[in-house]
Amino acid sequence: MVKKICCIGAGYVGGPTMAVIALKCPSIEVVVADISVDRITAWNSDLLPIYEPGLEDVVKKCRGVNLFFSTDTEKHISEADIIFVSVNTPTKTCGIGAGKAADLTYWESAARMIADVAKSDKIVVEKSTVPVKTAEAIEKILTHNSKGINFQVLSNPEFLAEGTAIQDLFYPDRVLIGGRETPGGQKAIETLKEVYSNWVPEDRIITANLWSAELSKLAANAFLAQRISSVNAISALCEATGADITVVADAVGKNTSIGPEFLSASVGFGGSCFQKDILNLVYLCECHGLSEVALYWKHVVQMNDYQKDEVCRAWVVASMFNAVSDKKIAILGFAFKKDTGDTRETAAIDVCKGLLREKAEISIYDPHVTEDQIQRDLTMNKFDWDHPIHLQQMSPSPVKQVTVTWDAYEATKGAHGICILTEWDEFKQLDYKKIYDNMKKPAFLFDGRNVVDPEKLREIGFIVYSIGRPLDAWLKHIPLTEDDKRKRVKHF
Ligand SMILES: NC(=O)c1ccc[n+]([C@@H]2O[C@H](COP(=O)([O-])OP(=O)(O)OC[C@H]3O[C@@H](n4cnc5c(N)ncnc54)[C@H](O)[C@@H]3O)[C@@H](O)[C@H]2O)c1
Ligand SMILES: O=c1ccn([C@@H]2O[C@H](COP(=O)(O)OP(=O)(O)O[C@H]3O[C@H](CO)[C@@H](O)[C@H](O)[C@H]3O)[C@@H](O)[C@H]2O)c(=O)[nH]1
Repeated sequence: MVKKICCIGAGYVGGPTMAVIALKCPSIEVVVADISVDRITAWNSDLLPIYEPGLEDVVKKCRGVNLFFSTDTEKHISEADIIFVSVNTPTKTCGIGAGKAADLTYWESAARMIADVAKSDKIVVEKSTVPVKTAEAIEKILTHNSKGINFQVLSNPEFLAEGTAIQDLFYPDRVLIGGRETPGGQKAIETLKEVYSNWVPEDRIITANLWSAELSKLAANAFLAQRISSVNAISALCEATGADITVVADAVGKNTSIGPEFLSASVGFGGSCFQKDILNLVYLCECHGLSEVALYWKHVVQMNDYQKDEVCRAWVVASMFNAVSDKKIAILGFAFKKDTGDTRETAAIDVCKGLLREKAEISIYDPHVTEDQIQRDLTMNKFDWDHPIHLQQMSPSPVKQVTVTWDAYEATKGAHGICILTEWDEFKQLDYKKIYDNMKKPAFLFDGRNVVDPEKLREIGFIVYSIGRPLDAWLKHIPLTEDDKRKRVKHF
């Protein structure tokens, strides 16, 4: 009988996942522990550290009853029967595998702490996304320090998506549990299965060996990201030919073997997972001598870089006479997708950095992202965002050309152009006539998410670029600069 669960890592996964386990398993005490004092203080306050629809309700129901947030990781590890590890697994920034391999520093330190403080048998669950065979390394750390304690390592990757995390956790497509094919491993699988059985139908709980479970997570993300790069690749061809990506994607997705999900062309996928996990997969393939396979997956990321860096910036800059220096460009949406305040690896960072290189003045509005976060994102080095917050640079000197407002009308006032970079529902409802009247002319609108009706905006007077849709007459004849041509070639 599981009495107590401890989760190391109170982030986007650890927090919501444990809150839902606490809600669905009232007889289990659930403690989420973290090294970041600020994060734990926020989890214990009225202003939770992450914005996620439905999360506050769940936390309020359980917090202080059977759900607790604590910085005393050691105490709760020693008392728990099951320990989930949901810490950062960023892309390495230096040394062997830099820019591709997963940095397992935080995972290893969590495993060492478990080995140090455990006084009874434990089930240790990989919740973080990790390279295949990580469980073997973790087992070695645990058993070499174990003092005769029996540790069982399970892989239980998380498939939730931000913005829909609570629904995804309530009604998962599947729960995957991998373990050793030994009596001890199978018993551990059964124990964790019992926890999920409190609310997940039996046929949705899949059991596997450790390596299949670890690889399934990387593979699932690679497949999802590949669909987005595929639809974005087709969107470029739509623009070149006069086809409409929304019609093409709808027609393609009607094939039941393909399905309609993940076929929205965009300014590029962002988020903390896709790029990191594909690079991780690429590195694994390279380590196993599978260079063609590595190259195949690498192109998914390259296509995404092309979409972020080239399409939007090339369209924005080129259509505005190739000169945006000192022009005000309004950015609507900075989060990597709607219904989250998360900006990790958001396409908006690349687009803004591209515009800043061109010396544009940028005015940003996002309903859930703070000025401090935006300023840090625009000054951070690649991959630094994925380390625990207390290890990140806290007060960089702000980028002077950037202003952040809490109002879309303020952000767009006096602007030459607008870029919609996140598909927030409220952007569909804005009074675009009022916005147009307050902008410099000609007024440009670049819709990187296909959220507005281009024809209605053209009637108002905007010059509109919508990803993958028939081009505005203004945009049809923009010649590519030699520099842009070279950059396009560089990508492929
Ligand atoms: N964000 C998602 O949607 C998502 C979904 C599925 C899987 N994942 C994976 O889950 C893992 C965690 O992702 P996240 O988005 O929750 O990250 P996160 O940065 O939001 O949270 C990780 C937390 O771990 C804490 N931490 C790091 N080392 C620690 C230690 N030694 N002891 C205690 N706390 C420690 C950090 O302070 C941080 O609060 C990653 O491997 C990620 O790839 C993320
Ligand atoms: O058709 C689409 C769908 C998504 N996106 C973009 O792709 C990114 C990722 O979106 P999404 O997958 O919805 O959010 P994540 O929270 O990153 O979730 C992904 O990454 C998680 C972390 O591993 C996995 O658990 C989830 O299953 C997987 O969907 C975002 O920038 C989206 O805007 C598109 O551009 N077009």
